[in-house]
Amino acid sequence: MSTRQKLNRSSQDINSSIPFPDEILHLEEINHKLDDALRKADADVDRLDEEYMEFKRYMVENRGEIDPHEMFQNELALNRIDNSGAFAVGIRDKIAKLKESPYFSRIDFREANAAESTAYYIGRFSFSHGNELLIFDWRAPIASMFYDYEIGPAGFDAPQGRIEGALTRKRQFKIKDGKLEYALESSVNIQDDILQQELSHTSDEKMKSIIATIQKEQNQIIRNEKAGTLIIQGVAGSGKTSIALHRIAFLLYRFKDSLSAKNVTILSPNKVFGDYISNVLPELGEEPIYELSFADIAKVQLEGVVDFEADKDPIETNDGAWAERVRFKSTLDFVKQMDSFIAQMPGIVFEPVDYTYGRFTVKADTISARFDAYSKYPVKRRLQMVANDIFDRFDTDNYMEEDIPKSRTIQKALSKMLKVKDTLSLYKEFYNHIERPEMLVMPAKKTLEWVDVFPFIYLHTAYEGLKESSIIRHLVIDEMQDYTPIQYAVINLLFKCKKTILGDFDQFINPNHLHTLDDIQLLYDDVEFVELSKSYRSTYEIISFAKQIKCTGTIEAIERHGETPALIKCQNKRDELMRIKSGIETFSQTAYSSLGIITKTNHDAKLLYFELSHNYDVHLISPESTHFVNGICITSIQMSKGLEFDEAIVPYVDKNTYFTEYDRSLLYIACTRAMHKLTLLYTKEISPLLG
Ligand SMILES: Nc1ncnc2c1ncn2[C@@H]1O[C@H](COP(=O)(O)OP(=O)(O)OP(=O)(O)O)[C@@H](O)[C@H]1O
Repeated sequence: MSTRQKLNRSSQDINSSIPFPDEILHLEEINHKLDDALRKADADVDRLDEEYMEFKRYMVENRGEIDPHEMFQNELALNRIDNSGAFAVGIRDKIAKLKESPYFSRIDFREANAAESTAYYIGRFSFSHGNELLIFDWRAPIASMFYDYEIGPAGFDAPQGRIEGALTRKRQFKIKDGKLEYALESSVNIQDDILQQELSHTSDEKMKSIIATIQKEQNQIIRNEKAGTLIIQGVAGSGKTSIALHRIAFLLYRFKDSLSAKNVTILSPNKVFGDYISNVLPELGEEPIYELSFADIAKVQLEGVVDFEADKDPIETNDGAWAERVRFKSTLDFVKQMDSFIAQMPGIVFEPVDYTYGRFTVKADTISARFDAYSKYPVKRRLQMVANDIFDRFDTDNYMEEDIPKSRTIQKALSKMLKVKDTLSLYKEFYNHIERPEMLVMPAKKTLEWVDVFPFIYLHTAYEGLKESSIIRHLVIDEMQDYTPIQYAVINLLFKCKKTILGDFDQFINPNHLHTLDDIQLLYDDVEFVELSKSYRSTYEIISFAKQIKCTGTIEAIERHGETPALIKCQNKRDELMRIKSGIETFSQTAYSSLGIITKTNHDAKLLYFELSHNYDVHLISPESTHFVNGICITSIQMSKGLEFDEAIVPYVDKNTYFTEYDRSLLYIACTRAMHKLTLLYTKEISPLLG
């Protein structure tokens, strides 16, 4: 049976199971009301559009005659119409989306002591018609019961307090293009069937929302409003990225008066990943959020201060001394060494002497005392504050109205008492201080290696101060295992806001990073930690295979079955290439949408791409890529992180390519990118990690 037939069959099994005439009628009624609402929304948009154009025309035609005050009023009015227009378009778009699929579930809830149950339909957005609330947003308090409870006692946290009662019915629906494809009663425990159906789909071009099948443990993370810092350690495919995005959608809904999309940022590993996840929030009716990389942050903070090199690829860089420097700076201990230096640094760098201007003098002791009083500020800022204090004192004493120095002049004099003139000199001093001068190597004048960028910024913060951003109120950090404690230390200074930090310490890609999950947790006082062990992406067979490569202890596969992964021995490299080609040809005849050919290095991916691109429509995903494209992708393990493919081919799994413990992580990442089918190829001897 072909893949397409299999996929169709599983949907037919569900289709034929339960016909619900009452639900068909209900949907018809909702469709009518949605049509009506859409007509009204269209009319509103047209009316506001016309009003805007009319007003604009009036202003252009009468520009010379309108006095400036009236002009200003008119511009304000025009802005108001424009905003109302944008709002009306937003409403219309939501109704149009609801028309495709108005809701995905119904729960009947009987409040304690009430005689009867009330039915609530839950969908992507809420929808009212007349005075009736017909569909509840999946993020509404009452909707949480759909995710949290089966039939029986249930409750939810309403704004006015906890409401207890019982769920008396739970139905799930699949509505496509306004038509009911299936409806299922939860009492027969179909939750899993629907999840299976969702998971057996072929991949979409971009990550999609999962509101109809969010699992209980995922819902608890999504609806966690209290955590200051929420750290999610989850096995490959456990839905971490999905959940983080749904959590943002939930928080935007829950705190709509104080939080908007522009207050949320995601630190993502690369542009391809950013593009891959960019649809989820718009699909949920929210604006996309801003994405940042660590390099973007460094660019802003170090502009005009120092230059820096891009990071080197640890797999393709054969430089032991460099690797040692990276290892040295990747630990929590390194942050502690910097903290200890920073604590002593003001005393080391600032040596006050008496300051005299005409008959006005301030003693070194007084300067020192004032300098100490501002200990929570960066050194340079402290000098400015001390200079202001000295100025105030001179000014108060200046009863004869003599010439006194300006605050800036005093500050300049204080700056001369600094033994270190800039952060770069101070950074060099740090390595002398800890007696490891060999740990700092500068590739060019005033240019840092990537590994020095965040330690440098950390010191710069204490010496000169950061360019802070107060606009961000929630920060999401994905692939947390890839960042070192010093990077977190800088992020914590820069973004003093709530955080959702997620990743998987079994998916380490940097062999020179020595930090652990515990180290990251120790950097936060307000941390709440959650672990996810169920993997939703891959079939049972693929997860069982991945588990043999890396026994992550907790990983638990979902009961969705597929082909056993194939491990194919090739005669030689030519034969291996032929097998890849025949894999591509077989893939082209299936219903799958994406095939990932995943190599160990970016270099190998590029070579393979050149080899295949003459004859096949293939895409290369390299560190320079900016977009994710469905189809046949050739990429490295590093770039495949966070992505998924219907089918994955992992070539070159021989003993000379994958042999270290670290390679184990890489193979684990590569194999867990596959949703439905996995093939591994090797020539000569197989990797000992697979044998
Ligand atoms: N409750 C769910 N219902 C339907 N699909 C789900 C659910 N949870 C996760 N998935 C699907 O599982 C896949 C993996 O999700 P996601 O990429 O968020 O996992 P991850 O933990 O970030 O993975 P990794 O660390 O391996 O990159 C996605 O296709 C996602 O849609």
